[in-house]
Amino acid sequence: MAETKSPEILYTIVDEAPELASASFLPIIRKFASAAGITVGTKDISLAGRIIATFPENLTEAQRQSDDLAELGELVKQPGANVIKLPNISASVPQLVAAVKELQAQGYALPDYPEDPQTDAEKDVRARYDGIKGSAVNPVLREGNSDRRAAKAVKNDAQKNPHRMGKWSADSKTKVSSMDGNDFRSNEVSATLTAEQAGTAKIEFVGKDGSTKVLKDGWPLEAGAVVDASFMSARALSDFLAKQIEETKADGTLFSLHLKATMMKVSDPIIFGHAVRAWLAPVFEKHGDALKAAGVNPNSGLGDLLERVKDKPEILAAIEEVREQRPPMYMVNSDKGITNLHVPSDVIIDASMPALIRAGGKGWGPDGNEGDSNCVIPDNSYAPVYDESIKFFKENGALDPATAGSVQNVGLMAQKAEEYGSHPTTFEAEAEGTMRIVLENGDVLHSHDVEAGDIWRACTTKKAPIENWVQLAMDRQRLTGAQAIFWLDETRAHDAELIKYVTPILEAKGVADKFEILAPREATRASLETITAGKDSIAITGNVLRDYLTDLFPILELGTSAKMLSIVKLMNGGGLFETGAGGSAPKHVQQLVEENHLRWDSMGEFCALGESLKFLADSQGNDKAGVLGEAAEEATQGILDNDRSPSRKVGQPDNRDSHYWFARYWAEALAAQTKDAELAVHFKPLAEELGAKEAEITGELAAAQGQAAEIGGYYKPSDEQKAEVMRPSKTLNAIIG
Ligand SMILES: NC(=O)C1=CN([C@@H]2O[C@H](COP(=O)(O)OP(=O)(O)OC[C@H]3O[C@@H](n4cnc5c(N)ncnc54)[C@H](OP(=O)(O)O)[C@@H]3O)[C@@H](O)[C@H]2O)C=CC1
Ligand SMILES: O=C(O)CCC(=O)C(=O)O
Ligand SMILES: [Mg+2]
Repeated sequence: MAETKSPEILYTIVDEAPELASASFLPIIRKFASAAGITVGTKDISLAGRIIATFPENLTEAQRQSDDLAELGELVKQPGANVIKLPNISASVPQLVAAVKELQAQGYALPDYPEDPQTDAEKDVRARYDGIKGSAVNPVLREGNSDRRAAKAVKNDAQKNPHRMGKWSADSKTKVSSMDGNDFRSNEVSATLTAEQAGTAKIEFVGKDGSTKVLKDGWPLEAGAVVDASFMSARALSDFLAKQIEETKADGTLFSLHLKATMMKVSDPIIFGHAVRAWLAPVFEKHGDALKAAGVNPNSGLGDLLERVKDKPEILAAIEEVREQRPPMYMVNSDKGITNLHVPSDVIIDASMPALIRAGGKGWGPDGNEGDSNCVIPDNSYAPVYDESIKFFKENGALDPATAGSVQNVGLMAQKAEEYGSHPTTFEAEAEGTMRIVLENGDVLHSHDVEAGDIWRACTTKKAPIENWVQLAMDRQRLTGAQAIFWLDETRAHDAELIKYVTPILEAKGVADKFEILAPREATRASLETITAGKDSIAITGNVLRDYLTDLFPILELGTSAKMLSIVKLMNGGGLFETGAGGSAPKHVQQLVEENHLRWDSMGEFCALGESLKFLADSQGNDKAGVLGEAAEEATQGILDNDRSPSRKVGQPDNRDSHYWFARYWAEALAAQTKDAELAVHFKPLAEELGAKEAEITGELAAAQGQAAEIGGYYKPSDEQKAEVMRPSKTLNAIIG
């Protein structure tokens, strides 16, 4: 048998809008890559794929799937890794349950998600599903730190064609509200482990009666790791939320809650649940038992709750009564009555706050009108970024994308750094007592006295990733000469430990004068002042701010984070090229299904593809890949220069048209280049044919729009139907094959 070589590039199979886009774009990539002998393989990290891979024993041989995420997780530790990673769903419980239902209906005999596991078997199923829940993919693949910025061409284009910005007025009532203490920020303790302290630690809960329960055992902690612990008081949180509901009413604004229930999959759904309880407090007081009997878990949201009590008129009437007393809520979809509190994963802070700020501080109210909002962000660790942005724009008016400079990001992310790696070590306290970290040498590293319901968490940041991050920051500063700010707060326990790493490295390299260290609030203001003046800034941040800022600044500067270049230099030498900095845009799927228009912008994929090919050229000495990569960059430029990005409205060119244009510009650039004559000859006829048949192709693409599209599933669409919908031009298909 002929030996099959392993693919040089791996492209991920994901969910929702980006996956629909792949059905059109991947065949094009493969066609072009094959001309240079490059194979592009796929790995399935979709939610459905991960569910299927988790329960092989329930499935037929034909239904089974390999655990591609685990394989990729190993691969990114190899020097040769070259992965193009598209955004995937980080599922909340309602999404996970919906995906399981859909797969069951497709004939997959999967177990139900056990809401309240009792038997050992149920507990096992629940644990396996919980492994799939939330942000279960990105932390596994991110074996390197993050470098996110707008490519020069993209930034120039945004300045030339500035997007619409909402107006900010000085008397806007929009504000950010956070707890005044007893939150993660104020309760945080942190220490850097010495060699004597390294080893296998455990996390224990010690009850008032002195009994000890081990919550986590065999927790490996390395020397040099920064280890944090903190908790949010449930009582303080409830009081705060109740107060905020009243304050919103008094202000006459919309109540909104912004969390990251996907990435922070243990802590934030609990915080979300507290908000649902606070909102419906009188209903929980009066009908608590009935709600419990109906299987209501407030952490799953109002949507799930309403579904469970839909046949209970007394409870529905009580909910209606409360609604009348409450301030209006910020809506996810006012036409359909979907509120901020319906589903924990509908409002995700990194995307939701920037969208609100871009709109001039406005959110959608239940009446379908825009209104000012009280943005409730309970924890104080990062809320000041949004608070200060809002204050800045109230004082200075909206940012002008035509003249604004750019904030790039160098993010400390590798090896599950900081809070984003905390899910396995986050616990809701069962009772009053003490939570503590006990080291292998017997030392108690951290301990907190907690009350029942308090949300306690620990997390680590390893030494090698920290040093690598500081090095990346120095490289980026040297390459750009831009203002460079470490967004670290010396008064915060964790940040103070990081500063102990950062300062000596900068001093040893003699570059300390090129960097500032500022707390997030001050760094926000300094960066906004810099870009307002048309200059650039490098934000050197931890993992959470990496996430928040790479939506915030691009959304203000470019209108979207979809156009970001998002490179992860893997610590063992490989490259992970993430596409954009945003997510999987569920609303876009809805539009495609209703009217066969896909407004997803593949600019992130275009940029990642160019980088991946150039990386292949550099790392493997593959010159043809280099030629393909440079031509892909020219094609990307062509899309921008000729305004070929998808439009938002049905009847106008969409994602599929942009792929046609990308293919055409790519082929033209390859035909025109002189570095590789063979490739030039190969692509010349293709370029000519794509040009000659423009009218036919764009006509066929346009004709497909305007009616409902059937893709045979939401979480697991049928490959055939997806291909049929996403590749409606017979002429283009005949050329691409
Ligand atoms: N790297 C990853 O794997 C990431 C995954 N996610 C996941 O994505 C899902 C949705 O997250 P959410 O917070 O709603 O954020 P999204 O970024 O998916 O969506 C917010 C809005 O941003 C716009 N948008 C985002 N990407 C594009 C694009 N390529 N082209 C055009 N517009 C775009 C859309 O605006 P409009 O509707 O106005 O067109 C969209 O509705 C969640 O499951 C989340 O966990 C989120 C972030 C990163
Ligand atoms: O993994 C996730 O849940 C989201 C990741 C994200 O938002 C980001 O990396 O920007
Ligand atoms: Mg993000």
